[in-house]
Amino acid sequence: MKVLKFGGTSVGSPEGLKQVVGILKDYQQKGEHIAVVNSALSGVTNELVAVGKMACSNDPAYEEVLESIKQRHFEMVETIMTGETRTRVTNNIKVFLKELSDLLYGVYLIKELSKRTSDLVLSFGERMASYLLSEYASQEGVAAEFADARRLIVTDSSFGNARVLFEETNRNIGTHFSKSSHLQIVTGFIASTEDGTTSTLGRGGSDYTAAIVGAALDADLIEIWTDVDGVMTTDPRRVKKTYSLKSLSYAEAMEMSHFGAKVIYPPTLAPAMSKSIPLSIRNTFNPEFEGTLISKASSDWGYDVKGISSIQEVALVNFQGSGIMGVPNVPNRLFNALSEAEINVIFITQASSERSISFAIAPDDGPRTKEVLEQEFNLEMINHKIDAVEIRYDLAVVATIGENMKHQPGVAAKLFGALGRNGINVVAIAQGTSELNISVVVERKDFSKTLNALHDIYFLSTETRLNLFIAGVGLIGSTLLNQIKAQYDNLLKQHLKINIVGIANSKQFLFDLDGIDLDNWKAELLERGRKGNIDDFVTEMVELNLSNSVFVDNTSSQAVVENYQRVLNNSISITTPNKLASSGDFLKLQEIKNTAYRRGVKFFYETSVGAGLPVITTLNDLLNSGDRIQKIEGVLSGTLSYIFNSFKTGTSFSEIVKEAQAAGFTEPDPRDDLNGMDVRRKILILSREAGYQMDISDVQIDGILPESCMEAADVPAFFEELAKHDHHFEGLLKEAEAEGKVLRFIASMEGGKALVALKAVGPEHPFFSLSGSDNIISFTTPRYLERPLVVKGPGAGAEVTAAGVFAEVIRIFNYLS
Ligand SMILES: NC(=O)C1=CN([C@@H]2O[C@H](COP(=O)(O)OP(=O)(O)OC[C@H]3O[C@@H](n4cnc5c(N)ncnc54)[C@H](O)[C@@H]3O)[C@@H](O)[C@H]2O)C=CC1
Ligand SMILES: N[C@@H](CC=O)C(=O)O
Ligand code: NA
Repeated sequence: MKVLKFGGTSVGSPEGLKQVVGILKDYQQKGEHIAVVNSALSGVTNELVAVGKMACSNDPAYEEVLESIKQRHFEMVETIMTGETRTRVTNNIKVFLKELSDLLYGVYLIKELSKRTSDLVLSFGERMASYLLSEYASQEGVAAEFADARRLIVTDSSFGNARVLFEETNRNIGTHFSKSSHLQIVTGFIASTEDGTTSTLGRGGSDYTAAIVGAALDADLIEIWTDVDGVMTTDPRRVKKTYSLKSLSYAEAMEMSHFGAKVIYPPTLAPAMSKSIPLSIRNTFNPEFEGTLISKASSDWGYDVKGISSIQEVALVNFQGSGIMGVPNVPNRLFNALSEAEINVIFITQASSERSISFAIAPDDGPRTKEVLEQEFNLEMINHKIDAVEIRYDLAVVATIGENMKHQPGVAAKLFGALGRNGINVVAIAQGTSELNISVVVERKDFSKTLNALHDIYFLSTETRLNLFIAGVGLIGSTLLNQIKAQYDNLLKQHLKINIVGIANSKQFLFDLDGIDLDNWKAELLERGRKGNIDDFVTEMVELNLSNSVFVDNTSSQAVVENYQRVLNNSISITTPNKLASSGDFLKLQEIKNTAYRRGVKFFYETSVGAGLPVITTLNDLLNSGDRIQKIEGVLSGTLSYIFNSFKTGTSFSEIVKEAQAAGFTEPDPRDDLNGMDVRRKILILSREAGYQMDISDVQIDGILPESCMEAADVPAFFEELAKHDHHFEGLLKEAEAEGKVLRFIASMEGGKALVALKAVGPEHPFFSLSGSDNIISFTTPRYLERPLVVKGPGAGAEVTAAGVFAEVIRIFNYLS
């Protein structure tokens, strides 16, 4: 036989009840022997709690709440029942409600509500619901009887949370079921004491009733029908994509439910376990779905971890002092005192130095815990053997659960790695030798972030979110967004979901936690974007505190660079084509790198030299493998390369500069290219990577741009001025051509001395044959001495630059996961 339990949402609406009866019919057709346990209509128990309190405090408004409870039940009868059944059921519900109303009036008059009376008030919820269900099922052709559990389940008299007396209970259930031929609809949650007074089994106790009935009848399955698809990998309100667990062992289910997974009431498991009866968690509104099976064995589902459970609000008590060390009865006294005060301890840790014991409790128990301990250890505290009790609030516990974690090295490493990379501070840790559960205490502000970071790290092959924040959506930024859009589905197939959470330009910014619409971001930024600068953008990004976050700087702005420290300090990685940080103040750059290192995040800027070409990574590969940079030489400007590759007799120099700008090769201000500043920065970046502590003033330059061009007020004025100097550049070109040479703007660095100059080179020179916006960089090292290592290819332009940034985003993701 099977025992089916239906929760409040299943029986709380006409649709729910229809589903329930459908499930019952299904079993009837299969000829299965079943019994049903059910809860009160959803929300009714809470209303009964409220109405009792109001009546007790002599608030006449209790009658309004009572009226709403009445209406709820009458409406249900009206909607689902017909003809003579409707009249009979209405009359019987009226009898229940009259009794409830009299009881509450009594409470109102005497202004007293004991736990015992409260249990009686609450019992009406289950009683009316079970009666309704039995009548409705019968009307629909499933002959059923209402069974009041107060005649079956016997408890002690701890009202509110009574303890079951199993011997009598099992006997009663056995006798009752042996005599009844119809389907029994048993009230969940309620019971009675030996003298027949109504008691309850604790909130959520209907699950427990089902397990008690199931165990008493030796059922072969207990089904808990609720409104979700079984037990999920973690809290779906906190993590976007969670998964229903196919199976859990009793021990795993116990851990999951203890740490907040609301799907099952923890005491339920004991009776089921005692008889090895499996429990199945099913969805009334999705009956085809198989749900979660809880049984003796833990199945292997391909992951070490089954689920991540949590308690959002805890306080941590630190109990310490020299008087704890080696004194055996201190822990004993400590926990006895807590137990006597009925303070529940959620978890305990003690370092092997034995100087302190930390334990987590519900925050509401904080003040009483302090009192109890100060009383118990009064003497030791006066003698300074034990310090004052410290309690930290605003904390949460996140527990990683699974039997397969046992004997599995690396599970804890993954956990702490993920927390570290996401900048989540661990306040306390506990793991029992059962290795079933690793619990960490974190600050409440990091609660969601922790759940997300851990869910990602353990269930990686399902889907990981990478949260991107993009400053600068000009040429490179918008190209990057287009590339992400085009590659989005492919990455999803590889379980990576790129979520563009924030974008900013110099005037406004836009945030969307669900990801900015990549088809429409320009209009959205314009319409929904808020006014604000980069500091505001970063502040909001940091406050969001999302896991797996990456900041992309696609600007050429120093104001953005000024935020790098703050970004990295908040454990958010950076990738950027902006050269200002890597070629700026040496000490500041060092600090930025140190912060990234300390926080365990990345600061990448490969695209600042040679755009998408692997220049910086190549250089680092050489150094990391023990090589040494003797000389760097290169054409490092895409703009200047393009210009001198296209500049032939008969063409105009200034027109070609305009072409380079139109092609997207130039800096936001093309003078940064023409005056050699861009190249100086790049050779400086490479020199620093090679190990030289140099500044921009250490890079000598032979400029090619006349002074007056530099002085022009803006870019259009600059182009006008430049046109006046076309003849100067023609002269240079002619000179070179006469010798069979070409012009190349070459940067070089040898032994810490860097130089940038325009040179005429002949066909024998490796830089002679370049085309388009090609960059070429050659590294001379002891291993690449006769023939230097050369990197060559397009070194500027929107597509190749954005692609380089994109690649670094993915590299950071690989690192994070
Ligand atoms: N064009 C190319 O081939 C390459 C460019 N780069 C670098 O890429 C970066 C971007 O270049 P482009 O896209 O061409 O520039 P752009 O001028 O088209 O776009 C710059 C963007 O940054 C925004 N911005 C400027 N200051 C800001 C601030 N303080 N806060 C927030 N947003 C701000 C602007 O509103 C704009 O959206 C530059 O640092 C450039 O040196 C690097 C390698 C190659
Ligand atoms: N303006 C730069 C772009 C790459 O950094 C160039 O021309 O190389
Ligand atoms: Na590069």
